[in-house]
Amino acid sequence: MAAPRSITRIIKSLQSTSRNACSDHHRRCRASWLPAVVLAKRYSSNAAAAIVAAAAASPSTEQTTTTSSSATSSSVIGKQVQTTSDLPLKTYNVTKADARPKLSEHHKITFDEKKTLVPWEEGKTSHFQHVWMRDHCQCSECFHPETKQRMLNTFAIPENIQPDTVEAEEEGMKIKYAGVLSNVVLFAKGKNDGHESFYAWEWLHLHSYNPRLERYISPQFKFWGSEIVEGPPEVRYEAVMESDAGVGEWTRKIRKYGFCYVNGVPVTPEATQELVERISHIKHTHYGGFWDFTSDLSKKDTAYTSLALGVHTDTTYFSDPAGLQLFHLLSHTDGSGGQSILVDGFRAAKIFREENPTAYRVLSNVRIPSHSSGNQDSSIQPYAPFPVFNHHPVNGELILVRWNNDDRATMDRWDDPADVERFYEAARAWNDVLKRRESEYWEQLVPGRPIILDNWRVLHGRAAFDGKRRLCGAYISRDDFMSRFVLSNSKREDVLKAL
Ligand SMILES: C[N+](C)(C)CCCC[C@H](N)C(=O)O
Ligand SMILES: O=C(O)CCC(=O)C(=O)O
Repeated sequence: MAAPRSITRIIKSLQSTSRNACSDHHRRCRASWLPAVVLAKRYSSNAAAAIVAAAAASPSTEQTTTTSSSATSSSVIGKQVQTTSDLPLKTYNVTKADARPKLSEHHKITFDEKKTLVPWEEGKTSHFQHVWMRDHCQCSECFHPETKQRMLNTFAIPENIQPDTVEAEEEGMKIKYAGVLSNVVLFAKGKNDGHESFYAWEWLHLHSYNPRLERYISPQFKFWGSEIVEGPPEVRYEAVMESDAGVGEWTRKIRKYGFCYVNGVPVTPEATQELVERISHIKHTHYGGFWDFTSDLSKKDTAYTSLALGVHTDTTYFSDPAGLQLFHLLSHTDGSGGQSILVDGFRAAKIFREENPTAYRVLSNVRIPSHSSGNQDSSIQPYAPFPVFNHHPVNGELILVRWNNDDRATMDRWDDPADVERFYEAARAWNDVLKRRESEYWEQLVPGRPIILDNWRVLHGRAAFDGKRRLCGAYISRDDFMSRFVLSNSKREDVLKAL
């Protein structure tokens, strides 16, 4: 490692005005208000413990770390191995370079009045504002070890807090906000914080926000069309009921394909409810919790008739549409029909966007009011109308398809009346994509083999039928599904690390 330069900093004497405000505690420090010279300790040969001098230096003296752009991204790219398959949130491809984030061996951690700069071996330097660092302290005083909730009073952090010392250790970076000097410095600039924080290198690298070093990697969705009939995803009832690993396989397939069958389920509502609750508690709605329904209009919705239903997603009238929906056909006697149809909404949207980007943009912007008002005692509407295609606010990926032409309310709010024709033209084009033979997966549900589908992605419908047809099932919220999917497919500690 290059012989480090000793860092000599002259801390400017502090304004006399702050002297009078000095508490007894700091009175003893008064003498240290004299200009102090702080020398960085010499870096140890293995760079494991390096003390960076307290720097109250003005930004002009900030020692910027020139990122060695020579560290090519190849050191980062390497062979990308998905750490945990399809983790939906802040998953990241673990490569050799960032499996164990490494501090640069050529540049030092530095900090100025506002931020700490952490230079990584991969040639990038993370900038962390001091207030952000202090607010994200992970010690048991600031971050409850059991509940993983912040205990720190964020609003008591001095606005211009800054470190006294920053120490690079083997496992991570230690920041000291305490110390005579900083008491003086911080006291002079605001309330003293007096704290010591430690941040593991992995944590810092994962949560680097300027720049972001980890990428949102969209789960590896497996798009499908009518060909999925050859081999639809399925799991065994016993596997799901006997272990979390079984639930992990089930939720992984739901996440990957957007639906999954469960084979060998006892043909009773009780067993079906027990099955769906292996994922999470049921989402209760104006249809009740666990539903057992037939074509008797007991609820004033066309699902409770024998009419054909075009492909749609359910509960577009909820601010937070149901995440999952399970259907189990318990019986169908004295009649026929009622085949189920599924369409992969993400695949259809991808095709639609490629073929007709203008129409895709229209259905990504025109907000569609929706409602469920058939029952006497409810008229469900979302807090705002939403478009058909809803994208993730951070990475921009399509995350939710809302499409139910039957539940659409009156569209009487148009910024530009010319959008009216644009909407109908786009909706017609979207419907054409959904109705394509290669988009449609038709399947007759059978007792003992319920299907569960991702209602944010997969559209469903049915053919008309006659006779007595009885289904049961339930909704599960998106957040409850994602929680169970993540925790049944990865180590809890990895999930917590990514928070
Ligand atoms: C599933 N279950 C039969 C209980 C309710 C069906 C609700 C159908 C409604 N039109 C929607 O699209 O949300
Ligand atoms: O009856 C069916 O097969 C499905 C009914 C339906 O589409 C719904 O409940 O949303």
